[in-house]
Amino acid sequence: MSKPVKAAVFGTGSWGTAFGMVLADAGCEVVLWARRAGLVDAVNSTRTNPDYLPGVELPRNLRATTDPAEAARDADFAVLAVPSQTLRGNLAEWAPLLAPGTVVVSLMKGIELGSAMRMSEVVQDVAGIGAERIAVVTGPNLAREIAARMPAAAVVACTDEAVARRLQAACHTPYFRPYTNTDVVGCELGGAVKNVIGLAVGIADGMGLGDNAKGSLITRGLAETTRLGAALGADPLTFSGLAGLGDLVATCSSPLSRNHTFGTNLGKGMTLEETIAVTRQTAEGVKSCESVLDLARRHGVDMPITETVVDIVHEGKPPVVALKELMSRSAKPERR
Ligand SMILES: NC(=O)c1ccc[n+]([C@@H]2O[C@H](COP(=O)([O-])OP(=O)(O)OC[C@H]3O[C@@H](n4cnc5c(N)ncnc54)[C@H](O)[C@@H]3O)[C@@H](O)[C@H]2O)c1
Ligand SMILES: O=P(O)(O)OC[C@H](O)CO
Repeated sequence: MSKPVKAAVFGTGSWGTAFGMVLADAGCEVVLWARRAGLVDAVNSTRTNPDYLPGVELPRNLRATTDPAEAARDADFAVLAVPSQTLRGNLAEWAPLLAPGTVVVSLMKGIELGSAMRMSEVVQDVAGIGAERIAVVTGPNLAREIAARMPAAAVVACTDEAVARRLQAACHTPYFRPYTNTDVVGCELGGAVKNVIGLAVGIADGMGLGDNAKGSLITRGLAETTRLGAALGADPLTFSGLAGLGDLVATCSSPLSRNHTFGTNLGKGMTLEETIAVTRQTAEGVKSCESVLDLARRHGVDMPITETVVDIVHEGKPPVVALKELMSRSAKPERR
């Protein structure tokens, strides 16, 4: 009998835990790394993650540890599920623990502030490993629904298609259907920018602007994501797939989305401080709207919705004023 595939998941939050369940259900031996001993004890003794996925029973072939070396030992896959802005610091500690054959998998949907790097670029930079050993999982994957084993499709992307296929096999279950893609740039941009568009749609929903506004923001949001992708060498077709349109639809229509909910609270008139205070988990778009805009400016790409989100979230512009400005931009052809 062949040895089971071993996966280390660094980060025992919502998505790290839910994706760990997917890997375990697909037959992998899974070790979650968590910062807090209390959470590790709860996972190992009660088979639940009471902080992030209360009420969900975790599979038997999944356990937790606070020791990153124990998690990383003999891992075929090292899955990263921490907030995008902490990855660089976290990985500096973990990278020396990884075996030469371990494939690093990013679950994160953000762009680093300051460097404007995608997460796979941060991994390459910090761990010094080649693109063929770095994969990305993205798509319409709200953690709560996946943890309830509700059906979803996803994309596993790697420049080396054979590596993407190995990861696909390692996370394929009756309820989780991963497709491979070699367009890592497009897949990562789709995931990061949809969080920003999710904030915009949430703000519009909070203001009561209706479903036409929602449809318009999703579509024009996809247009500006595709423009940025084209400037960075992504395949434009990636954005009409799961990493682009698929994730936008899920995020922009679900109350489970932290970004959408964050935006809704702002649109209803909460201040930024009040909104942050009621947000318990990572809403990546709040920080990444600034780094996405930075990336766009570095490449001369116009991203008016992203710019509007930055104005509202970070410059304190009232949503009604921002809406008026967005609607009164000069008339343009749909495609340019
Ligand atoms: N939750 C989802 O539905 C979902 C789905 C797909 C992708 N993602 C992406 O996955 C990534 C992780 O999101 P999440 O939902 O698991 O977030 P989360 O807030 O639920 O969990 C984040 C985890 O990171 C840990 N963490 C926070 N700060 C840390 C630090 N400084 N050092 C080490 N660990 C730290 C937290 O303790 C927690 O375990 C994000 O980029 C998110 O966009 C989330
Ligand atoms: O809760 P959000 O807004 O971070 O979205 C979660 C996932 O990215 C949806 O695919």
